[in-house]
Amino acid sequence: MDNETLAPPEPPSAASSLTATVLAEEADRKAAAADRSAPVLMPDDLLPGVGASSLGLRATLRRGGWVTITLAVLLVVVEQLSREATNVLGPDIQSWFGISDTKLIGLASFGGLALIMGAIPIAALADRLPRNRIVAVSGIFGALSLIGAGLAQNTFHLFLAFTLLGAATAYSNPVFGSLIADAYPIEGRGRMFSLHATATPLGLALGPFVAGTIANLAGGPEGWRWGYLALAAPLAVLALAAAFFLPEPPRGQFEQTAVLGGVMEQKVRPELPVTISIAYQRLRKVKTFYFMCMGIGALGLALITVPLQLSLLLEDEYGYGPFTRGWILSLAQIPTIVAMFVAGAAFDRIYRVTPERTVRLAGSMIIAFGVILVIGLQFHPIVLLIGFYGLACACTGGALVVINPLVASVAPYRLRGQAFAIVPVFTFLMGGFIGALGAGAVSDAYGERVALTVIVPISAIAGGLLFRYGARFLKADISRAVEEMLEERAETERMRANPDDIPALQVRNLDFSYGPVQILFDVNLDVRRGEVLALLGTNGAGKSTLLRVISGLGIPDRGVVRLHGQSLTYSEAEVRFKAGVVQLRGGAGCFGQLTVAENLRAAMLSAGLTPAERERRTERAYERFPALREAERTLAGDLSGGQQQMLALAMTLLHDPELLIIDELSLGLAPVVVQELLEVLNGLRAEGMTMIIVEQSLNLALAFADRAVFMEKGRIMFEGPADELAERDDLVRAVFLGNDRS
Ligand SMILES: Nc1ncnc2c1ncn2[C@@H]1O[C@H](COP(=O)(O)OP(=O)(O)OP(=O)(O)O)[C@@H](O)[C@H]1O
Repeated sequence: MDNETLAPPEPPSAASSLTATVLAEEADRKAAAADRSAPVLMPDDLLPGVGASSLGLRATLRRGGWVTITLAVLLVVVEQLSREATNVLGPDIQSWFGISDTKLIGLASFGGLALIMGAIPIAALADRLPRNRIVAVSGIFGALSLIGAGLAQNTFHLFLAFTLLGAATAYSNPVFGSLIADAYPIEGRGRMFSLHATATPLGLALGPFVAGTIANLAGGPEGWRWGYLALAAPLAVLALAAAFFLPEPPRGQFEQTAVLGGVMEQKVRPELPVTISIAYQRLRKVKTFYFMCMGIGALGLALITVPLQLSLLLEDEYGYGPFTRGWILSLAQIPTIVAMFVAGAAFDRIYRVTPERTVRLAGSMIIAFGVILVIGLQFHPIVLLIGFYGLACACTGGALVVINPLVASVAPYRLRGQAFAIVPVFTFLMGGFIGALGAGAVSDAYGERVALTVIVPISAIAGGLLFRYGARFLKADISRAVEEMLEERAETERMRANPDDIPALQVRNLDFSYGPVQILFDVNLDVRRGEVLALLGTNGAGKSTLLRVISGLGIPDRGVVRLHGQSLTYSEAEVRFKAGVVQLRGGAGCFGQLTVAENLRAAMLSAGLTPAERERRTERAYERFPALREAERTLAGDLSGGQQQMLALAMTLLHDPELLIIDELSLGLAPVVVQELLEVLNGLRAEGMTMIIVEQSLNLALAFADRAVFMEKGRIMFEGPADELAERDDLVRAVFLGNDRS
């Protein structure tokens, strides 16, 4: 740079033109990035729930019915009671079985782990199967596990019962989260979620009382058994009530009604299943959700640490026993319950006007929690300490209540259950685990007050700021869900109108990023049945990336991929492969250490074919490639490059692809070999095989393909008949000359 300013002007050299190219490239990249930070924003009146008129609590209940919310609350209370039973009855269980504190806590923690981790697979089921059945089945298992705990003869029985109880109650958050979102209109969701949320502190407050009373009434050293047995009956009754009376509302019905004016009819072809890992990858791309999860993870440090450290503080500094500690901490929950109601109502009021403010407010309340608690910790009189603690809890209570309706707003409605299941994982695993260990170490060295004064503000401020940052993405996230719904309806209608004209492959509105770098921008393309499409473009244009997204190796930020009208967007690569999306890669497509015959057998290993079918397909491969039959016993590594590519193609064809994707067929191969391969591909074309071919050799691609798509910098610049592209000198030259088209 300095040289440039000091040196006298010179005629442009190769170096300076290179610099100019690099700078121009960088400017383009920045422009593209700026483009990305201005995502598709729908007008407010298209965002579900925004701009709507207010809906009273009674009207909300009239529209959604009483059953869902009543069962949700009662089940949470009973499940919470059964968890609390272990805390209260712990000492009796210990003396009956003669086990240590550590062993009892260990047994109970397995239940906690099953509760958090079990939620993820159950939520995946809840996003596909009828949720009312999941509630009923889980309730029955919960009742059985309570009976098991009541009748336990040894600690192994207890371990089984607690773990089963954890797993059987894991459904609650995701299943009811998703059910409440679908049962009650968006305008009243905040209040419905707050009703549901207050059931937990209610159960917490009632738990010790109920379990203690039952055990006392039963009396004797085995009185604790009745604490569990007596709770099994209400749980079983509620499970049966769910089986018969809990409605199963259509998923996303209110969003669809708000955007489309009604619930979409059954699809022409149902979607392929979405697996847990893909759902997670998809949800990660919902930025508001991502930042809320990160925020809750940071806050988890404090959420898990505070109750335990505070209890230790009450014991060490004030000398309170378990009973006094118990009621003091329960009393501090009362402001939380009030705050939950207030926050639910405030959410409904604010969301209608400025939805993103609800996320910012939740962030501010989280920060307020940290500030208030730290101020409280500076006071020694117990009334002040607990008063501030109660106020601080009210702030987090209010913030946490708002998270559920927000998750319902931003998560695609088909993945809502899984979104609800992921949030607690962040709280407990990310924040809780690290927080508990760190806080223990600090409090051992400097005492509980210092530990809390250090950890709480860091965790609350980080958590709150992450929420506030995430707020800016809310409208874009909801807009994307709306866009998907509109596109899906338009496409469903089009397919209904022309059932014979459904493209083999459709790519719609596709954006894709590697981490923060966006590579594909609003890519749209169709491949008709039996058509050969050449995908061309400059180096780094995003061709291979597009193929990765089509074959399921990358999950898009936005957009849809369909095979024969069926959405594949969120299916694993393996599911797509089974559905017929098969890719032949240039180069390493076969196993060098195996013979040709073994390679062919290996390719069919996981295809689940009968031996006769395997035989038939192998025979067909040899007919297509006689050279391979001759080299049947030769190691693939000893074949020439061309023969290896032939073997890779034969292995690919064994799967009878619906869509054959070929990336760089001719790379590094002699022209004669390429000619031979082309003959096979021409044969496939004559059989009606649909193909996408990415090819460096433009002549080859254009000679072979029916249609061509030309990409540059992640966008489609041309789409049309292959011979028309051949006439576009500007584009053709770009392929040969890289990005320098001046
Ligand atoms: N795994 C990855 N992580 C980050 N960036 C990547 C990754 N793979 C590719 N890219 C970048 O994405 C852009 C598009 O790459 P891609 O390989 O899709 O282009 P292409 O059109 O197939 O190019 P070529 O013809 O050179 O193979 C490039 O800028 C590349 O550097």
